[in-house]
Amino acid sequence: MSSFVFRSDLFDPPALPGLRARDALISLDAERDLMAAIDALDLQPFRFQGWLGKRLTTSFGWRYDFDDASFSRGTPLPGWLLPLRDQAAAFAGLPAGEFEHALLTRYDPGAGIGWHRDRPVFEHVVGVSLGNPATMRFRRRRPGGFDRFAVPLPPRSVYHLSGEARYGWEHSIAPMDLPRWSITFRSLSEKGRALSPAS
Ligand SMILES: O=C(O)CCC(=O)C(=O)O
Ligand SMILES: [Fe+2]
Repeated sequence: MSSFVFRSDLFDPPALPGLRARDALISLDAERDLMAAIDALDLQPFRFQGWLGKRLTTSFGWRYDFDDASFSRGTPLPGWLLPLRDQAAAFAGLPAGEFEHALLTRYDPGAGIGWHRDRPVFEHVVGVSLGNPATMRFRRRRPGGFDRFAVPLPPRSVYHLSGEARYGWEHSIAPMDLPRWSITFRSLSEKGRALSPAS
């Protein structure tokens, strides 16, 4: 054992405003149950304007359809997701009920997610990672290139995107060799509320 005292701030990654993350939001048992519950769902290849992506998804609460850019009410969040939503909302410091939408994704080997910003119908984005580690990359265009940033997403960790990290930067996850599952809770933005029927 070293007697050297590490100052943790030497090792903390530099901050990206609007990005917060922490490890060990949930237990190994909870992670296993969530991965099994996702696998039991009717996951479909992500569709984008006629293209089929490699990652498999389904959503609850609200559904943004990338094929036709429609936004509509979906199946309510199932009971087994609610404890995780409570934990994710508590991490974000927001009321759980604001997270009306959940996206469940499985990335099989070779699947990733390309550069994007989340749809403007949504506001806060809180994501839980399961199964295997990934790195979420961020980029922001500047004259002559990009500013870049990366945050590790270990299994059972959670991140919250808001403000600058959510609106000012794009994010992506490179395809990996090992499978990963994620559960992303989102609140509706003013725009989403304005579009949402009977809300
Ligand atoms: O898998 C993740 O944690 C991130 C997914 C993502 O960026 C998205 O679905 O918009
Ligand atoms: Fe995203």
